[in-house]
Amino acid sequence: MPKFAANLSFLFTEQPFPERFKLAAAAGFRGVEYLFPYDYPAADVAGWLREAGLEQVLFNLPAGDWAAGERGLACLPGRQGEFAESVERACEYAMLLDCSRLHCLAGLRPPGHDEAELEATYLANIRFAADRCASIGATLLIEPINSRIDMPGYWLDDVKKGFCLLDQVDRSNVKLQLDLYHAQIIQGDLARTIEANLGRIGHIQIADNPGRHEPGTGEINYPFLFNLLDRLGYAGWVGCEYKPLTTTEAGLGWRAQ
Ligand SMILES: O=C(O)C(=O)[C@H](O)CO
Ligand SMILES: [Mg+2]
Repeated sequence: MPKFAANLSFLFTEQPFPERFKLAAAAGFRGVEYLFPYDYPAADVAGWLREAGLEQVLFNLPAGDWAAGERGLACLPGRQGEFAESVERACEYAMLLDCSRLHCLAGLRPPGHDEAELEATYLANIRFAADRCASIGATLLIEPINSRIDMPGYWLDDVKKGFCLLDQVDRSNVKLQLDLYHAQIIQGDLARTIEANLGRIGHIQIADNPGRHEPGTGEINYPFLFNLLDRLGYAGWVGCEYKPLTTTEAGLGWRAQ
């Protein structure tokens, strides 16, 4: 089986954020990820990781005004200054948390700008972020997210477009974050997509479809895909970014299958 990381924005939400680290460790996870650490001092988060004996696997760059509905800054013309600040803040936390993967959300398609302008803005921002990440030994991840169900208007909403952007960015420390739940909604063909692009995939996330619940609750054949990842020698992490159908603990049985 691959290495699984608990996503603490989705799992163990029965308890406040600081408590989730030890619950994840007690449930057998060795790594954690979550959306954002910025509500807490990095020294506190580092302490929770240390006490639980966990590796910090991944978190996101600040993504604009999340509560107001923003979902990243990278494709937004006119927001480059704020984007640069978000890169700096993420890198500060990454150094203190010893985290070598950062995910950069692309943003929602803004009205009044053509595709060429959004793409040029995105590519320049991602190259800038990649170079700063390289200076701390980190990989920058970009993730296709479905815009049909979960994030209407999201700019990077196609898996092929994600790989095409990687080619254009042309930085060895930028990789694709393949969220198999989103990829299933966007296009399916999951096994072939993994097999054809393994070297360009820097992180994987899982949830079943429909419902975004734990593996085994929907149409995705996760035992088959986990075997495939083992057979292909995928050495990265698989983030459990799903909404437990009932409780987190009750929904962990799929790992033993
Ligand atoms: O929504 C997802 O699938 C993610 O992985 C992000 O981090 C953004 O919400
Ligand atoms: Mg995801």
